[in-house]
Amino acid sequence: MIPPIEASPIPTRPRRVLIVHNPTAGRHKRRRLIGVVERLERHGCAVTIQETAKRGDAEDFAARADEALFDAVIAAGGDGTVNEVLNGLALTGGGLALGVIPLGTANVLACEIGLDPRDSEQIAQAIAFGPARRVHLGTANRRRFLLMAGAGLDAEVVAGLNVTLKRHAGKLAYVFEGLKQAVGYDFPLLSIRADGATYEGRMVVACKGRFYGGPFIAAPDANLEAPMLEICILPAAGVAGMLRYGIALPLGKLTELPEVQVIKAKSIVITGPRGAPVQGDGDIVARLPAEIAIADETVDLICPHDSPAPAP
Ligand SMILES: Nc1ncnc2c1ncn2[C@@H]1O[C@H](COP(=O)(O)OP(=O)(O)OP(=O)(O)O)[C@@H](O)[C@H]1O
Repeated sequence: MIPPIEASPIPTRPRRVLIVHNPTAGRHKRRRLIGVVERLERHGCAVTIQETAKRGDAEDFAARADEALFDAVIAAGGDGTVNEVLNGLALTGGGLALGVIPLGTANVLACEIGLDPRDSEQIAQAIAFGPARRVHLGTANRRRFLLMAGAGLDAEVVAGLNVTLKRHAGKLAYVFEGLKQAVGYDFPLLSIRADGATYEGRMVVACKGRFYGGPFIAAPDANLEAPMLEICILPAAGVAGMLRYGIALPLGKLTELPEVQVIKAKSIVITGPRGAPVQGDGDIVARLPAEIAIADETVDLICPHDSPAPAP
């Protein structure tokens, strides 16, 4: 038996990987997966592929991955697939690293670690030999997330998103659903308790990573490796307010808006309409009331060699 790679950040031989592939993620991405697998094999990686048939499979496959056979489990799909894989890995002994082949719609994790979804060689190099960063996970009512979790309009948009429309329209489906939801939404008040203080807003996003919705920075000081959440609290109600936020986000100016509050905390409790959805990594992972906190577990996340340095 080949011994597993020690916790060294850079592997000493090509990793042995279990690729967990969500065939429903993104659009027409199977060729991209094949391109990465061919390169992995050329780099000397032993590759096993398991394909999901339904929601929850990726989590099961990762939870059952044998640490004697694999060094890493690679989520081939969007951020929802990554989320399932890390929830599965959290149930194992912690000896397997997490990697990604970004095949999804938004691929926020890829933006975070500087992985280009179209660059099969960069992805294969990272998986085979890239350094692993030890990242702290978050939890939303005990469900783990890697990038962000939140409540308010964005969670309603995720909950209402038409999967068929997403398959055909990609990111535009989020814009369409956002406008549709915003018109009929009553923007209920959310109360956020953090470190003994109470804040109020209409939307709240607790970020572990800097990016949100794609290549847009929402939380400039967030750091996957830090056991800390950066929480953006958006107070405006109504379509005009959301449009303002929707314009500020791609300009990188969301947290510069005077009414937007940004706080740091290890744990917050969000209350609002009982049962309202909470999104984590772009899927519904909990319902209000929700505690969002730093998890006990860490995961070793495989990154490209030229991954941008996190905020200090
Ligand atoms: N075989 C499958 N059939 C149906 N749903 C699946 C299957 N495998 C995984 N899923 C679910 O599909 C959901 C969406 O997957 P994922 O987020 O990876 O892709 P995406 O939505 O295209 O990408 P992104 O999150 O970047 O927008 C996940 O919540 C996952 O649980």
